[in-house]
Amino acid sequence: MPSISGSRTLYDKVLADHIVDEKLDGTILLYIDRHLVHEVTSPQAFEGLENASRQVRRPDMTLATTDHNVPTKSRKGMKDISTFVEEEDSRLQCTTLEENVKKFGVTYFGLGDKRQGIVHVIGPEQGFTLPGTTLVCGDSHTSTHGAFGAFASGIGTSEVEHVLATQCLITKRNKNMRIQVNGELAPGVSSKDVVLHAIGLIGTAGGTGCVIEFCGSAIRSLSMEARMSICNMSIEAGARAGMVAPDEVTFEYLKGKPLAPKYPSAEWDRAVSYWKSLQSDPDAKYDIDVQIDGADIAPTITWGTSPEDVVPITGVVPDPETFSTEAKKASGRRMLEYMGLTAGTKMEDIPVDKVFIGSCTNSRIEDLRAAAQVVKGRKIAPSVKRAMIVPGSGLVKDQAEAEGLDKVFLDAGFEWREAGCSMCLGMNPDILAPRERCASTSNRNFEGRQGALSRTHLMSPVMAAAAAIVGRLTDVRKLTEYKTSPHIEAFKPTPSGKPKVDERIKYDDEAQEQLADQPEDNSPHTNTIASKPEGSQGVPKFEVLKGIAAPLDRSNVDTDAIIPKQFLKTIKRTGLGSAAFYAWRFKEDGLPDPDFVLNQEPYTRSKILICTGPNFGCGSSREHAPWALLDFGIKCVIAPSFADIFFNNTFKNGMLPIVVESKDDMDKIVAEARQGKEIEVDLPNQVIRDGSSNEICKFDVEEFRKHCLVNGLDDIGLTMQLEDKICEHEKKITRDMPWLDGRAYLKRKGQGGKLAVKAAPVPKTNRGEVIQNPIDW
Ligand SMILES: CC(C)[C@H](C(=O)O)[C@@H](O)C(=O)O
Ligand code: SF4
Repeated sequence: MPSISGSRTLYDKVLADHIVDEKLDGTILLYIDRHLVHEVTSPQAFEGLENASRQVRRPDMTLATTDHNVPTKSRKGMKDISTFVEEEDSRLQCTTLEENVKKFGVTYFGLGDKRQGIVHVIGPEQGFTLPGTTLVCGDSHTSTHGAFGAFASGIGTSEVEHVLATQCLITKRNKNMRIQVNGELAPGVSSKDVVLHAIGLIGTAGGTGCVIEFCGSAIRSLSMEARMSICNMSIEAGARAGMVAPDEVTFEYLKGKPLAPKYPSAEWDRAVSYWKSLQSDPDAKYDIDVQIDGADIAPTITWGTSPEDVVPITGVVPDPETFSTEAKKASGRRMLEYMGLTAGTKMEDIPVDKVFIGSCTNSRIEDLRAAAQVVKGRKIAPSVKRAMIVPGSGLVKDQAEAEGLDKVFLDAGFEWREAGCSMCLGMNPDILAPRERCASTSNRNFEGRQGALSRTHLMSPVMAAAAAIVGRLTDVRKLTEYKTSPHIEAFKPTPSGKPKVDERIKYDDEAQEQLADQPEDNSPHTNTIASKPEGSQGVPKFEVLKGIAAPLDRSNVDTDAIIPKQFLKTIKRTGLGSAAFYAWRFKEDGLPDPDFVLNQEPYTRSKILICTGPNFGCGSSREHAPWALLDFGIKCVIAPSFADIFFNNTFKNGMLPIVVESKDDMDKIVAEARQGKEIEVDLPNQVIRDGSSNEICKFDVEEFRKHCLVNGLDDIGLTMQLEDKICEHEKKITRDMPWLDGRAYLKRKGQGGKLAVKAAPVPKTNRGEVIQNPIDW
């Protein structure tokens, strides 16, 4: 919470500058300056817009690319995406995005464009990501962009639609958490080690409900790319966002980026003076404060199936029998079995089958330079079946080739691929075979993440490079002598005396005009027309739900488990029920696993899911997770705690997530569920009852969310009622922060903010009935 004394954190300041409206219950309508879009989480959002005859409100603040599904094979001779992408479902998502960007006039970097790449690599690279902005994307690793001092957060597809239509997001204030890393990083220790170490300390739910500010001398000493790797994984710590206050390192990085304010110019100076004001005040208060001594961090690596399962590379596989609770012991045993590991094995004795250097965490030029330094003059171990380098964008690839890094990797036996998400989650053909073990620079080691039954160990680029050379998990310090952190070395100026990193992007008007290629439409797009009755559906109503409740004894249930990646390749919201918990519900031979609760009677008919462990729905922002549960028949999930994005996404689909913290209450609910009895969830009265309608416990729900659920409201329609306030905010941007108008690539110079104010739309229920007395909105 912002401190009472009036002192504010970096997050408080950025938030305050973007509030369009704030309700007494704390619900905030937040203006969004930057919206990144990719092919997986946008088709349903564009469809929603189309059905409701809505437009993209600010195409100039929206940037799209394809990244998750794209093949990383050579693009030589590629004609177009529809002949290049072989898998039908992947192709459909890619071509759907291409149709949508044309239809809605959104700037798009397609496969033939050097600027194509992973959304979280291209935003910063283009200067689309700027300090002090609010930035969203239908992707959980949007947290990456917080490295610039932006409030950057992943959202679900319903929220993508909301932002496309209104340029605003309905949200609430997060808590402030500070992770201070002081001192110097030891030689050979990367920023990836810093963030893995921090997640190991606070756990994957440690940052739930918080925005984490990373600060301290060790963070300050890092380059922008190294800071991005840290903020990237704040989602793995459960946080809503991660942030680093902008400083000279940030400004240097941004100079000359095509979409940043022109440098040098009066506008640049004005922007920098605003950006400098974004430091947290010295006496600002944090709800949670964590101190880490940089010198305590070793090259760090994961052993289990959650990013919190970390050990130093010098350590051994831990023994679950030493864990503090029965639940943790059980989950530890399960992880060792899944990972094919034995307690006590030295981490350095674990052989790897494949190596993946890439992903939005570690696919930037400095990552590749640092890895190449380890690889140079060596060969990958003969036992390694495949080692891949996947640059984060076409521009990173070009830069690496200009520096001869491709040759270093190819000579060593690595594959040199085209840009995309690739084996980070394997929505394209780059996947692991069952039980293959991978040294990976990505961010998630969940079960099945890199392919069904795949085994992932997360680590830094230099550690992954070392594993490729040795054929086992390896302490990189044995291969390369470091005097400092690998980042500092990778960021070192070239012999010519200039840093190499930014040379590829020079500011010139021509480059900026090229960005103006599309779209043609330069008129402001306001959504002031109320939806047609057959338009946007709103959410289904939720009042009282009575039904069978399935008990699930797991902690940290991630959305990859709720719906594995192969089922994300749909452009619809429906039909995912058969895929819910796919890897747990079905055995390798495709037959249902009789031990999984949803395969047992009466739970095949469950309307409620009770998860006894905390942090349900962690990981990816995929709204396919609630869609799959809903399609299965589950409308309510009860758990001790939830991950933020999943929690939000359920409400947007007319589902109710209920937090039951009390162990006593949870035990009573679970006891009913285990007997196969029905449970009653009464939202208007906020009560859970047993099958005979006796109260078990009460529960909390935010007023605004309850109101929308009980009435089945379309919250886009509600937000559109605030058109006047949104326009006011846009005028303020044009006046005070003109560099945010995005006119550089839309030939809309000077037009931002002159948006017509028309009558507010009429809020409607999902059945098209007019709401007579909507709560404020
Ligand atoms: C597809 C997308 C929703 C997802 C995410 O939100 O993280 C993906 O990027 C991932 O890494 O799992
Ligand atoms: S985490 Fe992986 S799949 Fe998700 S955006 Fe990053 S690179 Fe792509």
